Amino acid sequence: MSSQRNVISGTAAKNSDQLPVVVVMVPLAAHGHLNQLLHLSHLLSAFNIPVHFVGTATHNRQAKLRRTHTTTDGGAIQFHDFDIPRFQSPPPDPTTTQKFPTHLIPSITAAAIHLHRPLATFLRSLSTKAKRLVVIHDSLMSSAVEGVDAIPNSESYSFHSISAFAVALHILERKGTAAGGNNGKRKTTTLYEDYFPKELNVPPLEECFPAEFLEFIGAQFRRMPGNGAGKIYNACRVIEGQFLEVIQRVEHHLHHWALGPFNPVKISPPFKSTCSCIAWLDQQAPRSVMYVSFGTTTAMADQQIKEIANGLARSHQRFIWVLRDADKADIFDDANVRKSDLPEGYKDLIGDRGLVVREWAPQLEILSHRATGGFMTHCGWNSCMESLTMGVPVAAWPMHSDQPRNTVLMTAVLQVGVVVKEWGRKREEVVAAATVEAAVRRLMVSEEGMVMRRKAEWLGEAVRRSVEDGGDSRRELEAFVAHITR
Ligand SMILES: O=c1ccn([C@@H]2O[C@H](COP(=O)(O)OP(=O)(O)O[C@H]3O[C@H](CO)[C@@H](O)[C@H](O)[C@H]3O)[C@@H](O)[C@H]2O)c(=O)[nH]1
Repeated sequence: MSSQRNVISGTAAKNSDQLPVVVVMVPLAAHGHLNQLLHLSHLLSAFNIPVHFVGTATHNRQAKLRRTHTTTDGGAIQFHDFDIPRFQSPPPDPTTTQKFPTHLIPSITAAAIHLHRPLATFLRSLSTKAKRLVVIHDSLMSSAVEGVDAIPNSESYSFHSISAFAVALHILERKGTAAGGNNGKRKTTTLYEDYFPKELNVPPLEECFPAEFLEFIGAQFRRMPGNGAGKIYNACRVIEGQFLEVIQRVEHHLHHWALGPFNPVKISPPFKSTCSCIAWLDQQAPRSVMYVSFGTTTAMADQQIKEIANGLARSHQRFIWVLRDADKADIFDDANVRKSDLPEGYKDLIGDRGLVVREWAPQLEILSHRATGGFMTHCGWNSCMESLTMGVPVAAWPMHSDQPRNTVLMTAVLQVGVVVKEWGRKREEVVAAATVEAAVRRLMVSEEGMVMRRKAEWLGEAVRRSVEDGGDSRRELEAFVAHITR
């Protein structure tokens, strides 16, 4: 099937059939969500589908600034900045023991609520110029798209920004709770026990999210538009086929689209980075460098940063360490941005063996570099998908949200990683340098680490093949495009 299907070709429209099918993306206002829907926008715009990306001016600017893709969109992605009341943008608090980025909750909820009005006006107007209005909204942005089902030529899809593994768990837990009717207590179902046996030690959701955010998630799920035509995942069947099957079995009335990986599998100009870390990587031996980064929502206490510094030094392995605080709600507001100190004399101690990067790092390019042999990560879903795509095994150190469960997927299920820190009773304690050192050495220089690296490389090849013509992900993307442009 040709990958280029021009759905807007033709001359002046005579009836609605001659109008284009248009897509509107409604992302949640935080980097790990914005970038996934921007990646998907690129994938769809490559089929000549006009894509409208909506958000606050700040978050649209952020998404564009940090965008990475293989191709420019040739103008097919249009950004629409909507005004909402000023939201708070406090710095993250690195000293809290509960690592969830509560400082982002005001901006996330403000965007979900206040985008509703301007978005509703925009959608109504756009619908008159479209054969079909396809709205793809983050599952946590249902408030913003409330009422879309009243637009006759619209159809909406919820996008779930986490692993199919984590989604399947939620669905079965909700089902168990409903069946149990036991004051909200989890009652497992047979399917749950088949796919998530006790030995996996799946952490309870209440330990991963603060109650306030669980309430927000619940409210957004209850508000899902009634014209929901399906769900979209940044998931790939070669990795998570069995969990996608569980989802399909339980929610069989909906179509579930596994269109991942959304991230590009190869980085080419104009998105190649000019970061000096790439030139440094070029000088290193294959698979010899440990990449250390904890995404955009982690803020660590000074003592923890010191322990990581010492652990990396003592491991005697080469490394790139991205040392940044969690994003503020407005990343362009640089008031009160912390610059963490490293131990005295650290630069001399490390010499040319390691790099500490303080700015935005070209993560995808680093992971795809032949010199990168391991990734110490918090297991945010983007980071997991990117390391799986690039065939890099992980040292998993979950902080909050879906990350503890993604850790189970990466280490116990897929066996492409070691755990730096178990998600257990002691998760609030500082991780000692010796623990960091042991995890780095286990992944980078042990026989066990070598086996995981081979497995990760093998999975990486399978994922990259799946997005080529005829591959599973490619075919599913083409089927999705054929479906929305029918
Ligand atoms: O210097 C940096 C730092 C980050 N990244 C990119 O930023 C993204 C980070 O995303 P992710 O790994 O998912 O972490 P978070 O930013 O923490 O993502 C939030 O959103 C994800 C999607 O819902 C969840 O899985 C996480 O738990 C949640 O914390 C990735 O694409 C990275 O490549 C860079 O490119 N350079």
